[in-house]
Amino acid sequence: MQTLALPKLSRAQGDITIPGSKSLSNRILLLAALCSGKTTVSNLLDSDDIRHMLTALKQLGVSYQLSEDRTECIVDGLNGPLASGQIETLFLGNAGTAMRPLAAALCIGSGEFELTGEDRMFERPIGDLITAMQPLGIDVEYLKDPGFPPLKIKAKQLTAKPISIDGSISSQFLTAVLMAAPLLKQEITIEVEGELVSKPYIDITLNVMKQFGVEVDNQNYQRFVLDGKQQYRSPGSILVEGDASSASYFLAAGAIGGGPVKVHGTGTASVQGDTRFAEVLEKMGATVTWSENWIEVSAKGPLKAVDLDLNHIPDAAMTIAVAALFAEGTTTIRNIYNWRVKETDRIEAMATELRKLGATVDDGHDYISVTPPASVKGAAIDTYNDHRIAMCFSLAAFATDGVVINDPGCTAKTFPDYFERFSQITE
Ligand SMILES: O=C(O)C1=C[C@@H](OP(=O)(O)O)[C@@H](O)[C@H](O)C1
Ligand SMILES: C=C(OP(=O)(O)O)C(=O)O
Repeated sequence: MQTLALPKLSRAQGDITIPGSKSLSNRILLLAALCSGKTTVSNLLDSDDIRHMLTALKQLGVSYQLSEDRTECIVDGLNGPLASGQIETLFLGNAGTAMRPLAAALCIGSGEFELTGEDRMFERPIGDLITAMQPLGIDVEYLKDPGFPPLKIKAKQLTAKPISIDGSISSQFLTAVLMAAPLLKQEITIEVEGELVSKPYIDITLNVMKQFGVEVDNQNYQRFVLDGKQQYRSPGSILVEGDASSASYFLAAGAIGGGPVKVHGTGTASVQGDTRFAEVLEKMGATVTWSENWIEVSAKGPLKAVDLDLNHIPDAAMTIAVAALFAEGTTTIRNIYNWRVKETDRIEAMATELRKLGATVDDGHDYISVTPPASVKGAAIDTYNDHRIAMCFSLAAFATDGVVINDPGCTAKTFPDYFERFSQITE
């Protein structure tokens, strides 16, 4: 296993342009494949999650041309559903944004497909999505544990029926049904049961669908109605915004390490909910300046602890758990049960690693509370093949020397050169 020893950091300052958004890249690629016409996608993220989507689309007969640096892609739309003449096995790594949307779209295609991935993917639920689509007449078999990938899908002609979907574990299930729904070419109503988690990701979905010509009637996130006449049309060209979750590490560095750190690529014009991470830093006492497409953060004295429901920014909220090491008092992050079903059990993993640094941590079913120690200890941080654990613990190097990140290469899921970029704004 590779390890990365981080030097003790005393200052963060500078400008950084973050790579394209994972959530937008994979949604845009899928809709560019389904729509009529050619789409030029720019500022595409080049990371494992996007490579899995691109490889799957190629196997499904979608043709595209990628630029040498893989950040520009011209996709020839199929003008209809995905299809295959043979049983196609698609390996989707641990990319939720590939597995869930492709599963729903393939049910409405033609052919037979096996959807598989890394071992952790076999522990990440998909049952609420499959159950929701059953009334349409889908044919899906669980190849291992019921409710989890791997899956075998036999696509067939489906009939639109009103469906209801449990939104309390992952918003990606609703995203998947919404993006697949226009392929039915019939009016459909989708009712949400339970509390819808990670709501801002639905805004991203509706925004991208609209750019591809399909409007959804969103009735207060409880009910979504699509009329049957709309079809995906290419917008011609489309720009992927910078990734707001990836921005969180740099913005937090500005709050902890003096700043100013200016992050380009996301701002008030962004469709990503994770831009609201900067509001949390503001509540912790940092100075935040916003523009349409950049955010700048600097420190204004020591950070203060916060006690907040961060269900709306589940990914960036992990960065707050580490920023808590630098805040006076106990920081509590609430309503984050679904951290437990992501790349690893993130509540458990964050608690374990923060304790190694000397923090007092209280963790429960859906929350984590972090009280910093008088002096943070050096530690080797295990990363559980979770890119975000590797990235957010880089901030601990502002507190102590002796922070080692085990398996730093796991950032490849969304940000392959993260540590190089982090070193450019820190010293
Ligand atoms: O739709 C998306 O692009 C995502 C939704 C969120 O997942 P949940 O809805 O499962 O919380 C988020 O954590 C994930 O990284 C990306
Ligand atoms: C939860 C995440 O990924 P996924 O898209 O695989 O759900 C994440 O990137 O933090």
